[in-house]
Amino acid sequence: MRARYKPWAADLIESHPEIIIPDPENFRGRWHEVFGNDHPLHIEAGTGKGRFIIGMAKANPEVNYIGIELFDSVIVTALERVLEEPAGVPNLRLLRVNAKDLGEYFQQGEVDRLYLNFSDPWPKTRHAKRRLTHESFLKLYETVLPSEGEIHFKTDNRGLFEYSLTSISEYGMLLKDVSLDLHANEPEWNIMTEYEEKFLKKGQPIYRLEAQFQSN
Ligand SMILES: C[S@@+](CC[C@H](N)C(=O)[O-])C[C@H]1O[C@@H](n2cnc3c(N)ncnc32)[C@H](O)[C@@H]1O
Repeated sequence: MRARYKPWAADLIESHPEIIIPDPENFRGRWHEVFGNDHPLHIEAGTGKGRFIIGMAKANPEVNYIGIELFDSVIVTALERVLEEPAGVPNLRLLRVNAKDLGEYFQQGEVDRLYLNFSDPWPKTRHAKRRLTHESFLKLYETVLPSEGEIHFKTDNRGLFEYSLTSISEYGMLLKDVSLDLHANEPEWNIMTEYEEKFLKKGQPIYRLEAQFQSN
């Protein structure tokens, strides 16, 4: 997701260090102190404008959430949405960082679940390593999740979904739940993302899977 350049975004982000944590490496292994409780921690890599992670945090106050996004111009919208919430969203924080550096911000087992929603498909074979379900990313996620931690993934992109099914199975993960049309029978717990709503309106099926790492 690219957004129009917003020259004011950096200043707004900087003025809310209580929401967009400016120095996340300092909290590696200590995120429970940031939230002030020992609730499970779920993160979303590529959180975009935050609709999903804010919705999840409001629906599940007993879980802590962190949304991770690469671009100021995108994450600033998530920040604005949090600021619009009358009671705030106390169980949510945002990080303006690259998901490829997750290991710098979380220690083994500190993240209880990882969400990937409508990740960039990188359709060219020579860009396969950039896909967030490439083997190298699965290896990275394994370093921050517990031994049987889970990844929950949604996409509209059939090519990326097929690639991810293969990549995840070849990595030795257990595929627990696979849907080729999530909205044919939408579960009541589903929280839509911006992209999900957009592609759903166009009549495209939404693919979803849950995958679990296996302890040896
Ligand atoms: C296609 S958008 C989907 C946004 C949102 N998850 C949704 O479903 O509406 C993908 C988002 O992932 C972000 N992104 C891509 N690679 C990333 C990375 N390595 N680390 C953090 N964010 C990333 C992009 O900037 C973009 O906002």
